[in-house]
Amino acid sequence: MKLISLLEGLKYSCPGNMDVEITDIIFDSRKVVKGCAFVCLCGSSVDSHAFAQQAADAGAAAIIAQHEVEVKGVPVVYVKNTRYAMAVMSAAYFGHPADQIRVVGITGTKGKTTTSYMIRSILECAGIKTGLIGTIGTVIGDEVIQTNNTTPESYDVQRYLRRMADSGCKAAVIEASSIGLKDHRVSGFTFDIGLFTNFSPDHIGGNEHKTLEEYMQCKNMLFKQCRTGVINIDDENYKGIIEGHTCEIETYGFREEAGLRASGERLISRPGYLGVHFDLCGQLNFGVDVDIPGHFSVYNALAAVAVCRHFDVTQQNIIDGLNTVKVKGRVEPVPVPGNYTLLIDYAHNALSMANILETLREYKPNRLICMFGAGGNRARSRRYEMGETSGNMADLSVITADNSRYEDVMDIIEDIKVGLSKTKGEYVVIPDRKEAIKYCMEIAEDGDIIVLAGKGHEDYQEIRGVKYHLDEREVIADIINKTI
Ligand SMILES: CC(=O)N[C@H]1[C@@H](OP(=O)(O)OP(=O)(O)OC[C@H]2O[C@@H](n3ccc(=O)[nH]c3=O)[C@H](O)[C@@H]2O)O[C@H](CO)[C@@H](O)[C@@H]1O[C@H](C)C(=O)N[C@@H](C)C(=O)N[C@H](CCC(=O)O)C(=O)O
Ligand SMILES: Nc1ncnc2c1ncn2[C@@H]1O[C@H](COP(=O)(O)OP(=O)(O)OP(=O)(O)O)[C@@H](O)[C@H]1O
Repeated sequence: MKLISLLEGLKYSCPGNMDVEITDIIFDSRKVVKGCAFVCLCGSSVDSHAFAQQAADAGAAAIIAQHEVEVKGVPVVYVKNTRYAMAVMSAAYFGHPADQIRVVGITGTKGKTTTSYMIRSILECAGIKTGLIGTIGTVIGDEVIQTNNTTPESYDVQRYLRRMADSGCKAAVIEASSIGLKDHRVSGFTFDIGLFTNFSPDHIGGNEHKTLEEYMQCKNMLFKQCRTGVINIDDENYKGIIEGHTCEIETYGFREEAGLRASGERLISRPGYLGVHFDLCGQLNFGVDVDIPGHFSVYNALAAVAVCRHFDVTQQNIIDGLNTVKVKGRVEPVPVPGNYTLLIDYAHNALSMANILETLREYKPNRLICMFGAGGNRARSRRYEMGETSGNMADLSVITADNSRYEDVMDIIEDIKVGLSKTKGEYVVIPDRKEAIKYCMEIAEDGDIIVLAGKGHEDYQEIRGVKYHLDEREVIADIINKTI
């Protein structure tokens, strides 16, 4: 493809030859291929403008830059923002796949992954093949591609959308993280639908957002880049999220003013199964059962229905989709022989832990048991807080290892104990995670709910730079089969 065609729609200046043929778009100088356009990005640790000449020497046919670079032999295209330019160029390079399938973007502090799976479940019940891009990876048919980020770089987003369109997907759901929006990973196309789940303080500091205001402004970007915005109006921050929107707005929630409402919420529980029933009213009127527990599942399901009603789906498709949805590692029940409930959840900070424990308490368990650890080389405050939360909210805390990374697991556990000791909560320490799971299953009584918190969909444990295979589902099966 000619350089000039890739740049269509962008403002740029380039004194060099724009007729040059481009073979690929590359944003890592170590991966340059002959004839590519090398896009210089200002990262959190590296400004790759410094590698422009190196990229040209390695065969790049053009350099895309946002500030002055010294390069000889190839044209340099100057743009205002290279991340935005990369998104526009990638969309063109992959033949604008978002024009061929309907793309839904989800933003919000919590519920993105779960809601994306609910949408997919409903659409697939209606025979609409649907791809996903999000925290658990990119899903195209039966294939799950592991990705580093919730929202991958724009080049990868466009590459995956192209693969989805080519493999017969008619829809794609993308988790648009606030950092992803800020870094233009999902720029260069218009979403059919943008969905807002909720907003609470998170992702502030470090390499993430500078302030809460910036965090909100980034979420707000989605509603200037979609045709229809579907908004949770029960969230007190929704006005800030849609400020300056350019899309049609639709609403959902429990409030009377919401276009699609929920009412008649009722928890459903039996050993090994926790769910919730509610009635849809307003734009649609019928009852649904959701296979994931808790009040927040009503919100996620309502959001999913509010999106799916824009597709060719029947009432039965919605009922079936919500009644069979499974999300790996999100309040995921694992079948066990006893009369108790064993769940795997991704909660790995105090806020998520409080959410999940509060939700599970509503099911009135005999005992609520929480097994958890905490990540190494991350804020120590998180460990104190998690210890205190579990101590206050669970009947028994089982403290174990998570991804201890380069720290000693016992040091991390000592920090968790500091938080726990502020409470009257009972606890035991079992540093080996497999042994801790076994312990939980051995002491389980009828009616108990046990949550294995922290690992969620992950199938590894990271210790001293090595990722060891550890899939909690396999561990549980081995315990049941008495092989460990
Ligand atoms: C802070 C941040 O956003 N980092 C992301 C970023 O890496 P970076 O900024 O550290 O990159 P860098 O090392 O400074 O390099 C900058 C550029 O120079 C290039 N480079 C570098 C070295 C070299 O020799 N040559 C060269 O060309 C790099 O390829 C890159 O293009 O670009 C990488 C490649 O796309 C991302 O994987 C990485 O995400 C890291 C893993 C991360 O933790 N990001 C978080 C903040 C994030 O994005 N989170 C959100 C939200 C998650 C949620 O909602 O929970 C997400 O969407 O995942
Ligand atoms: N709508 C919601 N409101 C509050 N908490 C929720 C909601 N949905 C899910 N949760 C809780 O948050 C956890 C993470 O949910 P999910 O992965 O769907 O959110 P996410 O937005 O993708 O989060 P992350 O960005 O951390 O991956 C769940 O395991 C559950 O405990």
